[in-house]
Amino acid sequence: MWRRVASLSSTISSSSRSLSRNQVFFQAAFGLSIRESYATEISKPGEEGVLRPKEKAPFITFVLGGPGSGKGTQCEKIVETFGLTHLSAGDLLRREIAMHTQNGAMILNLIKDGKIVPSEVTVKLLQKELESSNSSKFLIDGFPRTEENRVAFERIVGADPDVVLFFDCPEEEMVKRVLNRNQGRVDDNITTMKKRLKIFEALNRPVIDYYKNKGKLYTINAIGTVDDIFKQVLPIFTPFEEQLKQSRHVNPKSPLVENSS
Ligand SMILES: Nc1ncnc2c1ncn2[C@@H]1O[C@H](COP(=O)(O)OP(=O)(O)O)[C@@H](O)[C@H]1O
Ligand SMILES: Nc1ccn([C@@H]2O[C@H](COP(=O)(O)OP(=O)(O)O)[C@@H](O)[C@H]2O)c(=O)n1
Ligand SMILES: [Mg+2]
Repeated sequence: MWRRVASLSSTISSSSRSLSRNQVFFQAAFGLSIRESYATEISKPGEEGVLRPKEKAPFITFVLGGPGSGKGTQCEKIVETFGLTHLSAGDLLRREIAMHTQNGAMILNLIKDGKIVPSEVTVKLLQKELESSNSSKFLIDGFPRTEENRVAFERIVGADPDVVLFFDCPEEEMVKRVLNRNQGRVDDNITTMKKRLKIFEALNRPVIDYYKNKGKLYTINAIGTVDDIFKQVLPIFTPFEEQLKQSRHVNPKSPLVENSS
């Protein structure tokens, strides 16, 4: 059976005048602030136009930690085990550089210098991926790196994370890992790394504290083998297993989405 995603403009118009069109779309399909979205059954005669609750909000995990703390490595394992869709803020920014987009040169200069790209740019890239994805469960890696990142995501995307992972790793271990990373990254050198560590301490700590106070932070000791560390990650997702299994694939931009029933 197939469903057609209906326009929600009439149901959310009064409360969403200040929202962007994209935000309304995202909220409509994933129900981020209304926590439910709606679809029109077109297959039942006589019920055309009837709006019914459909999708739950997407499941979002933010992945925090200093440079080289093992975020990307652990994300790969989480994806394998729980099927979340991995969105790396750093990878999205590097893609802009590789594609020589309008912001590419500016992003390259900031990354080379270990600085943070303006939140609006990063959040828009994430928003595009979230909106066009067929998934409804996401691992957002390397984001938010600052309070400004966090607030911009809330404002533009309108969603809160369900889980925030923090890979806690001593500086000397992070330096060692980054200098051995061998991925040809412009920021994997000792000069940039020192700047990145300073920026991490100054700007990421407040974000960590924010989620700690909200009871959403899971701190992981990031020293040990990849498998040892994953052993700490696994039980964090266990309580959400049913929710993650039920998360259906839906694309808010697609006119037709498959019904799970
Ligand atoms: N537990 C670990 N022990 C040793 N090296 C690791 C571990 N986890 C990851 N690495 C290596 O450290 C480097 C940085 O890991 P990565 O996952 O890219 O970190 P991040 O995304 O936090 O910068 C990579 O070369 C990776 O293979
Ligand atoms: N939210 C983000 C994420 C990354 N970045 C930039 O991208 C660089 C690389 O980020 P990354 O997440 O790939 O780095 P790692 O922590 O994986 O080493 C950062 O040092 C910043 O310059 C950013 O500005 N804002
Ligand atoms: Mg990474």
